[in-house]
Amino acid sequence: MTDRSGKFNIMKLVKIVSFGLLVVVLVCFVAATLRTLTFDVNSGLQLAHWEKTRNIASDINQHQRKELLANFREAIQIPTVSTSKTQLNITALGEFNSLLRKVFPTVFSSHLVQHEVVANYSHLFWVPGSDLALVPYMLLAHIDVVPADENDGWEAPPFSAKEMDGFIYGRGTIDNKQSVMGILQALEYLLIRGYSPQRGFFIGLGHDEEVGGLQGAMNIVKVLKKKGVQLAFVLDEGLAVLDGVISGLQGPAALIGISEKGQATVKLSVFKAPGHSSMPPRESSIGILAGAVKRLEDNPMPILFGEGPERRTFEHLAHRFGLPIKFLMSNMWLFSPLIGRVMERSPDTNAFLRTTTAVTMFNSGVKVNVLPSLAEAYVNLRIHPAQTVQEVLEFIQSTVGDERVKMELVNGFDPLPVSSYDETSFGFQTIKKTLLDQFPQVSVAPGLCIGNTDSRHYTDLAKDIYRFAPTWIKPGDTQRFHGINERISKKNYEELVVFYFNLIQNCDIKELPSPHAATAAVTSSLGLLVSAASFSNASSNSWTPEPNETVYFVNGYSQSRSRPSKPYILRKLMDDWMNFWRLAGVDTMMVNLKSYSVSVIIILVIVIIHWKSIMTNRYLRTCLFLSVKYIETCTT
Ligand SMILES: CCCCCCCCCCCCCCCCCC(=O)N[C@@H](Cc1ccccc1)C(=O)O
Repeated sequence: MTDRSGKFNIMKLVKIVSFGLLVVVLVCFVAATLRTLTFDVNSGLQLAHWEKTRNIASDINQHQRKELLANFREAIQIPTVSTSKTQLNITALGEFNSLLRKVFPTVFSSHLVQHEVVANYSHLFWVPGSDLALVPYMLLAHIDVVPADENDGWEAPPFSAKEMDGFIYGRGTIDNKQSVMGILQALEYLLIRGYSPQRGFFIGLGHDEEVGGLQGAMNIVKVLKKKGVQLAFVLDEGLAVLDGVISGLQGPAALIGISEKGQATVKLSVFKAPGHSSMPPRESSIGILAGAVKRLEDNPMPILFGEGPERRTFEHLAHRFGLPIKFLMSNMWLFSPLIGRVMERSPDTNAFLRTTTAVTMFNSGVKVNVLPSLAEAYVNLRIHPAQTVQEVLEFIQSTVGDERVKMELVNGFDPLPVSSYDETSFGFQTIKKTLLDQFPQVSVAPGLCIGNTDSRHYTDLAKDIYRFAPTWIKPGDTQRFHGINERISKKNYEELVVFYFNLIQNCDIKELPSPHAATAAVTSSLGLLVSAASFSNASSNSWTPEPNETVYFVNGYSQSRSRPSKPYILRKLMDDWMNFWRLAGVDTMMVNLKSYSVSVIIILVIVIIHWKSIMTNRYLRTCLFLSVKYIETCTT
């Protein structure tokens, strides 16, 4: 009897547990589907009413096209290589200084620009604005490059700037002479065309970024601190436009770095008494150290995907993935471990998930028949924003787990603060607007910069630091950073010049439009429809607005106001009507609804079929109640 009732109880328990699990899975599925359906973090200022700042059109004629390319190629041909803190090619840096003066004569002679050489080879430019109330911003780039050896497999010599199939090959083409030359070329053209800024700005060009920026960037910061400068934002190198790099993503993505990983360099060393190689001990200093290094490689740091700003990247891009990835990306709360497992398979995506461990130097031994006394290895770690230098050191110590291996922190810094990227963020939104005007097909998202930049020295001067240049990175290009066959397309270099040209003008905006102004814009333009006093040409994608006119920014397309003309009234009516719904977020919901209607219908059918049993079962009733509550929260 007892036996039977015991069996019965176990069966009942198994039933309840499995039923409970089923309910949990069902609730998660319903919640995830609903979130996918409603999830879109991209509303921002897309419909906002932007103050007009771009009065000078950025068109480039045939002569300028040749000129800017020739300037860029000359810059690539100068081998401004930084090998270590004490090994900089100062001859090349001096030559680069002369090149800048030669190719940008207006920048160096304009009364609007003040210039200062810092630490012998770095450059600081200051272009004061006419409106002193506007807080200045700063553009950064670096002149130096990492070493390059032609014999490593370069298709063209690394300092030849050879042109092949529409690309310029050479060290520094994407890291980072494209920005150095792009920024100054843009300023040169702006000044030639009579531009004078309303908002002042600085340009800082470091000469030793590749070895830490301790001379260039740090001294520029000192100069600025002395002057009491505070910056609205800083824009430095870092992330890029990724085209076809993130698998499953529809269209290119511009990732603007809002933070960068921390870094630590750790020296591991093993000391043993030297001796004759004919009488070796069971374990040598090299063997012990090799074991420690192997353990570090076999035990990577934990996946922290979703715990840093990389989470925001995928949330912003979720709507641009097809099913089923969209479902996963919209529900990081549920799927981040799964996404992490997939992403860790490739080194460039793995870098976003965790603190990476790279053994970069290993030294030991002096002679073939002498047992080495000392074996040393250097480990370079790039620290995920959810960890600190201290935590990383503790992890290494416990993974090595051998007291004979001494550990020493050579240098290190924690991950950098996260800059703002919401709709009130001046720097982020101005960069975004400039980008979307130029590349309407691109999705813009905040990102984590996995390498380090000079901008990390600027944290006392600016709360908001962004790491981005519109360099287009296609599959296979990530290996070109510090690797072989570094290159940029001629078209892309021109685009960079245009980007900085437009960005500098866009920064003249006094303040960001309020997102609520969008409502006003829609309402007022609806009003305008009645009077037919004003309207925009929605189909026009290229524009040269009149001075002082108002520019609208709708989903990346700029629209200029012009005199009313009857054939467009209907289109304007339709636009305003669509904008109204877009503003309410209804259009994205409708699009999502279409793609998810099948799963929603299936769920509804299941609920209707099982309505009676659901209502008579306490657990199912609670489950349904919770789902309805969840929908309520989502929709409100
Ligand atoms: C979400 C999926 C993304 C897929 C891959 C995206 C890759 C995007 C390109 C990444 C390139 C990162 C380059 C950033 C610039 C780094 C510049 C640099 O090399 N800096 C040095 C600075 C340094 C710092 C401290 C000591 C010595 C040197 C660096 O080593 O980080």
